Amino acid sequence: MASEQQLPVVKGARVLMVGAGGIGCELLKTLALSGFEDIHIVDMDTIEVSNLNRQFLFRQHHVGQSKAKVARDAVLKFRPHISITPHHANVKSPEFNVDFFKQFNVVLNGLDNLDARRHVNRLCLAAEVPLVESGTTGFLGQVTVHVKGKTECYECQPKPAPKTYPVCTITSTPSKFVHCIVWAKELLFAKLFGDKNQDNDLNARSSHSDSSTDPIEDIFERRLDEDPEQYGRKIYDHVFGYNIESALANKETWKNRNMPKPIYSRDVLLNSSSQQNGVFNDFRTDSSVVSAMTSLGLKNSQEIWSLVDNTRVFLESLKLFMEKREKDIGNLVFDKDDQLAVEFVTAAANIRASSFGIPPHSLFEAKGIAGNIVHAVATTNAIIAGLIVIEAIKVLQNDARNYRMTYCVEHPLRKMLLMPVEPFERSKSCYVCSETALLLEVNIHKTKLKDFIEKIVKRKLGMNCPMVMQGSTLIYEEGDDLEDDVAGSYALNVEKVFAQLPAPITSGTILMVEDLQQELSCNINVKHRDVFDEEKEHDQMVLTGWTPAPPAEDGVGATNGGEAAADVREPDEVATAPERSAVVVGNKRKLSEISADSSVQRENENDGVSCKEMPAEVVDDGEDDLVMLDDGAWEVGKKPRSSLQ
Ligand SMILES: Nc1ncnc2c1ncn2[C@@H]1O[C@H](COP(=O)(O)OP(=O)(O)OP(=O)(O)O)[C@@H](O)[C@H]1O
Ligand SMILES: [Zn+2]
Repeated sequence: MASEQQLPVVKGARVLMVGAGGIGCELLKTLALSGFEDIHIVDMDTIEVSNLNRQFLFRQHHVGQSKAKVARDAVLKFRPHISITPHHANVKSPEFNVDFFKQFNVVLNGLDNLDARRHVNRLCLAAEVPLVESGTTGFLGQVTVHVKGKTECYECQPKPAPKTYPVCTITSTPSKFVHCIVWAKELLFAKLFGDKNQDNDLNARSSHSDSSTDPIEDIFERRLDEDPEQYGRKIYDHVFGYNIESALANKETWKNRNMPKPIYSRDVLLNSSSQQNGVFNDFRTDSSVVSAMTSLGLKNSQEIWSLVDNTRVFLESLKLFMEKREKDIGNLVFDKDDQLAVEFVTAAANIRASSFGIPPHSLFEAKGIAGNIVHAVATTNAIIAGLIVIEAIKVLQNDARNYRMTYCVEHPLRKMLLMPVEPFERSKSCYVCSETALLLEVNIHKTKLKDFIEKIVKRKLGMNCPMVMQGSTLIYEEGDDLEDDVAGSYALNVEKVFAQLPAPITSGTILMVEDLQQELSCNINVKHRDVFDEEKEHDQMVLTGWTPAPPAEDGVGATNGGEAAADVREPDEVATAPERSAVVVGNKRKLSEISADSSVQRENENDGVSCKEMPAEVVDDGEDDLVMLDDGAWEVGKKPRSSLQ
């Protein structure tokens, strides 16, 4: 319970809590027990069985119900007189606009993704409501305070980017199981089930013909009359057999490496298919979840499958996608909660691993690697929730001198597990809170408006519903209420390259991009450039004027909950990430300054062969701002003042 002196502000405060998951459940309980009486909760999710081990307000019979509502009911049982208002919705929906945010004295985030965090940060800035932000990954966690005019905003600090792997390691010379997972997920799965128009490095290695002019898509394209089983075997033999044989032809590559062995389905399944068909049928169940494991009678996800089992799972899952999930094909992105996708990726990764002499893994392990799952620690969530409430009370008391960013570390540093740091001032280069103009280098004759909107405005700048203006001309906007002719002209615009737009964008043009919901606008100065580095400037566009993220290290980066969901950063961001040193400014330390050396981590095992970097999506979502703490860093300068009495 808050102290007598704190109680009046606590009782009088209206608090918005975003996220009712691992941190959120702890937070709601702690808020209620500390004396808070007016709490709103926004959470878009329903309860899943996998939440029950740590989201203690939920029980088995709540599975499928709204987290926000069930959390409210659970807390009202022991604090019946307080007001808790649940909103089962996405915090990015238009109803949660600046006016909605303005009614709160403080906003507390218990989210698990960068997108939503950035969105809430912008609304808090626009509504001038303080934000207490948080995240956990296993034993690591942090709570940060963001108050407009007093501290940096959530986006002032670059976030760690996911680890990337050189494309040639993934496509040609894997040496670790994670390389096989990235190949299975980012290349093969994406090629078979994702957007066909996307670049995919399997293209370059997919032709049976030696002639480079042959259409390379053919092998993956399923003919109308093609039997799913036959198609599956064709893909299998191509990617595990033919492609490996082709790779072996390049003797230089294998001079200092173990040569992989080609694997063909007929050799693996020799004499076993007719017998196995019977087994498949015996185990088939009516389960609503489409699963190759169920079809094949494989029950234990912790078991390591043999090459024969992996081959069967590969073929069966591919067949099930074609027979039972046909409508999804073409739109799928790997999702760790999609059982069939996990089965396919596990089997494909294991077969590739077998070819390269890498030990296979169980589905449980493969799912963890592919889905960035870091097992959540309930105690970390509880500690972080307590720290959020401590900071929230300081914010409500306007006690700016004592605001602290607190980092929860796994091993004691100077005998401390909680490292409190004074908040930094806002960054002058932050386009979100400092109105900094940005610079976009682009080839105006090659880049289409749609690429700029998707890759720069939405992905890099995190805008949700953007509009783009050139001088006083609106060249693009989004919304359901657009007139048909207006929507039609935007649809034509997006397909045009910059220089061919009705009001051409040329070198020197200043574009204004704006998101009305986020009340965020920024100016982008366009500069034409002819040539881009294929490896480092993959998008053929370079945005500067803000600090790109440093790359993450293994196991780094906090999320709230059991996984670090994927937030793919671009290779160019990673490659241009600045090196930071462990500098201490008074007792204020920037997060990046207490990080381990964040210079670019490349895992290039290709003997100096130049390779593009590939987002691995296996380490961090870049969603939170926790970076690996380096023991030595704390030895430099003064010890941070503690705010935690
Ligand atoms: N845009 C959003 N709007 C509202 N709620 C969100 C949004 N994004 C994430 N959340 C909520 O934030 C919570 C994060 O909690 P947590 O990290 O424990 O994840 P989880 O989904 O419960 O667990 P897991 O990812 O391990 O299955 C979730 O309940 C999720 O619904
Ligand atoms: Zn900022």
